[in-house]
Amino acid sequence: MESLPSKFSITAPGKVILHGDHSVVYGHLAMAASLDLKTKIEYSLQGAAGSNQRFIHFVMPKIALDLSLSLSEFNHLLSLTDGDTWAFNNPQSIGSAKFNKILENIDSFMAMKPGLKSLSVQQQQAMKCCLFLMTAILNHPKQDTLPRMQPFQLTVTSELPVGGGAGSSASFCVSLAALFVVIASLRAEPANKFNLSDDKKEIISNWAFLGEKITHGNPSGLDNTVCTFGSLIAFQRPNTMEKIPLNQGLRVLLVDTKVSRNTKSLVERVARLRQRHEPVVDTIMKAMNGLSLEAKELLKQLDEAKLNKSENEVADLFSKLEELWSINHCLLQSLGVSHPSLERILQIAREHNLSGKLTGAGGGGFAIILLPGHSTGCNLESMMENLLSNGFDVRDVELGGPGVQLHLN
Ligand SMILES: Nc1ncnc2c1ncn2[C@@H]1O[C@H](COP(=O)(O)OP(=O)(O)OP(=O)(O)O)[C@@H](O)[C@H]1O
Ligand SMILES: C[C@@](O)(CCO)CC(=O)[O-]
Repeated sequence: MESLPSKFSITAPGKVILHGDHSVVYGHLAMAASLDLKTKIEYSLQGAAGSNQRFIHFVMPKIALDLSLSLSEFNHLLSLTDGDTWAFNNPQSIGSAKFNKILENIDSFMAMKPGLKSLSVQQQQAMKCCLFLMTAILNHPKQDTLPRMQPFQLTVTSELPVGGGAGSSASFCVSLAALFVVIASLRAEPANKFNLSDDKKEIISNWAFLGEKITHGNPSGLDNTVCTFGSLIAFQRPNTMEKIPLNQGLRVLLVDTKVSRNTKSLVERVARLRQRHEPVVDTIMKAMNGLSLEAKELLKQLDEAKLNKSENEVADLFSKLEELWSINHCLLQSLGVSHPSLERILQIAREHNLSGKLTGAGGGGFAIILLPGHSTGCNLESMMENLLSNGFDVRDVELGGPGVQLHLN
């Protein structure tokens, strides 16, 4: 019989989309990979046994949030779903009516509690996701028969910039969902294991998708899938997923424009363009699907060619992949989601014989530049200096690491 340790943490990576940004929303194939930059949630039990400290304490330095909720307030929030219960391992049973009902309850709760109603938009979104995932996952048909909730502190730190398009919200939702699924699983059945099995990851990804809906409105499901499972993923909505091995690694330069943007409004902008020019936009989306299909095969062949050390083949496959990235960026630009800062970055890359594209929703955020794993005429250091002197941040990152993880600390 396992019990919840008094301290543990969960990490989940950010993501970059290689192909399928926006078109994935319309059911086309996308390719995305996890980043080696992570969000971390630390859980620690609060108050000694018998103490009257009965609070859940939320600490999120990245968005300057530090507030507490009493366990009785939390139980009140749980009680609002009374008579309408579901099991923590069945997120699919939450249809849109239940989802909206839980959010309405949370909205009225937040509007009444002084510390919650004065939050910034960013803080409100974070608390709404947090309260949604907490109440929805810790809800249980037989709440009265479960062990009492213990007071705890939840501290969220992250290496990802918030609102930059590198999956900070998905990695935040995945870590939160994982934390509450681990707690709910042991509360519901002490014989359950304290782990993140593949079955639990499936459940976590589905909960995180619902959390993402709060911030994004109509997410494709790609971000929560990559941040949960890691690796390189071929994804098609609603939930077809194939893991592609990246045994030999894939490096990109992640370039931060420092221009903040809003994923939801960029997705809406593309939807409006599609309403006005449906056949044209659909043709662009289909072309993006073709890019994903070709890139999927190229990436598999590239990994194998690297393993076999076939230098000429690696160089040829790499240059084909670069062509696909350039075409993909132009198609995204034609949808109106590029930005002058992204164009400047890609121009600098071209001046150094490299190729890149915007990644995610666009409108600012990040560009990615494909880095050769073989010798080329490119002077990487001079390109990085050039990007830095133009005011951009650069990071050389490895793609395809592990997804959500549980750590005993
Ligand atoms: N480390 C964090 N701490 C607290 N809240 C966070 C954190 N990271 C993300 N969030 C929440 O997620 C929201 C950011 O979501 P948004 O979609 O704008 O950015 P993104 O995830 O970087 O972009 P994309 O989804 O396109 O990759 C923030 O407003 C905040 O509510
Ligand atoms: C723009 C988009 O394709 C990328 C968000 O990271 C939207 C989505 O997939 O939900």
